[in-house]
Amino acid sequence: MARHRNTADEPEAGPWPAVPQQSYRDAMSRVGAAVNVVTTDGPGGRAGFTASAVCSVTDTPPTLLVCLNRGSSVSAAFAGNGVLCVNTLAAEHQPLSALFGGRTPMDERFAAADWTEATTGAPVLVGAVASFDCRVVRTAEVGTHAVLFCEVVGLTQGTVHEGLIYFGRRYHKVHAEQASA
Ligand SMILES: NC(=O)C1=CN([C@@H]2O[C@H](COP(=O)(O)OP(=O)(O)OC[C@H]3O[C@@H](n4cnc5c(N)ncnc54)[C@H](O)[C@@H]3O)[C@@H](O)[C@H]2O)C=CC1
Ligand SMILES: Cc1cc2nc3c(=O)[nH]c(=O)nc-3n(C[C@H](O)[C@H](O)[C@H](O)COP(=O)(O)O)c2cc1C
Repeated sequence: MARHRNTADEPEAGPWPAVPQQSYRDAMSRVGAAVNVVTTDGPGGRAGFTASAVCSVTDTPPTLLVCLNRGSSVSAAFAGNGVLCVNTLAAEHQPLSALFGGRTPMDERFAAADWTEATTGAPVLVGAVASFDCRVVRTAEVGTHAVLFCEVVGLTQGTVHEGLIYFGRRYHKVHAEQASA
C-alpha cells in the first residue's frame, strides 16, 4: 500500500528514513520552473522577492499559490499587506531575478526596473510576460515556508515572446512563436 501523509497539518511519523536536504535540493534543481518577482505594498511596506515556487491551484476562483521562506527579510511585509502581485519574468529580466533573489536593499531592487501600480496597490513590472494581481485568502505554514493562497483579482498580459526558465541552477530563455501561444 502507498505510504502518504494525511495533510500538512497532521504529519505522521513514518518508518521511512529522512531524505537529506541536499539530495532534495539536487533533485529539485532538475525541475524547471518559470521565474517570478513577487511584489507587495501597503502598511507593511514595499517589498519583492524572486520566486520559482509558484503554481496555479484552480481557475474557479482563479487562485495561485506562492511559497515564501518565513526567515526572509520580506516575510513581514507580505504578512502585513495581505496583497501581492506575481510578475512572471521575460528573458530580458534575468539580472532582475538576481537582484530580487536576496541580499540587495529593497530600494535598489525596485530602482532596476519600471513599475506601475495594481488595483491592490502591489507593484506591477512593466514588460513582464504576465502579472497576476492578488489578495491573499489563506496562509498555511509548512516547515520553513508560508504557503500563500492568492485569489487573482486582476491580470496584465504582456506581449513579449521570450520567457525565462530556471533549470539546473541556471537561467534559460524560451521562445514562443506568438506572444499569446
Ligand atoms: N522555494 C524556495 O524557497 C527556493 C529558494 N531558492 C533559494 O535561492 C538560492 C539559490 O538556489 P539554487 O541556485 O536553485 O540552488 P539550491 O541548491 O539552493 O536549490 C536547488 C533547488 O532546491 C529547491 N530549494 C532550494 N532551497 C529551498 C528552500 N529553502 N525551500 C524549498 N526549496 C528549496 C529549489 O527548487 C531550488 O531551485 C538558494 O538560497 C535557495 O535556497 C531557490 C529556489 C526556490
Ligand atoms: C531562482 C530563484 C528562485 C527562488 N525562489 C524562491 C521561492 O520560491 N520562495 C522563496 O521563499 N524564496 C525563493 N528564492 C529566494 C528569495 O528570492 C530570497 O530569499 C528573497 O529575495 C529574500 O531574500 P532576503 O532575505 O535577502 O531579502 C529564490 C531565489 C532564486 C534566485
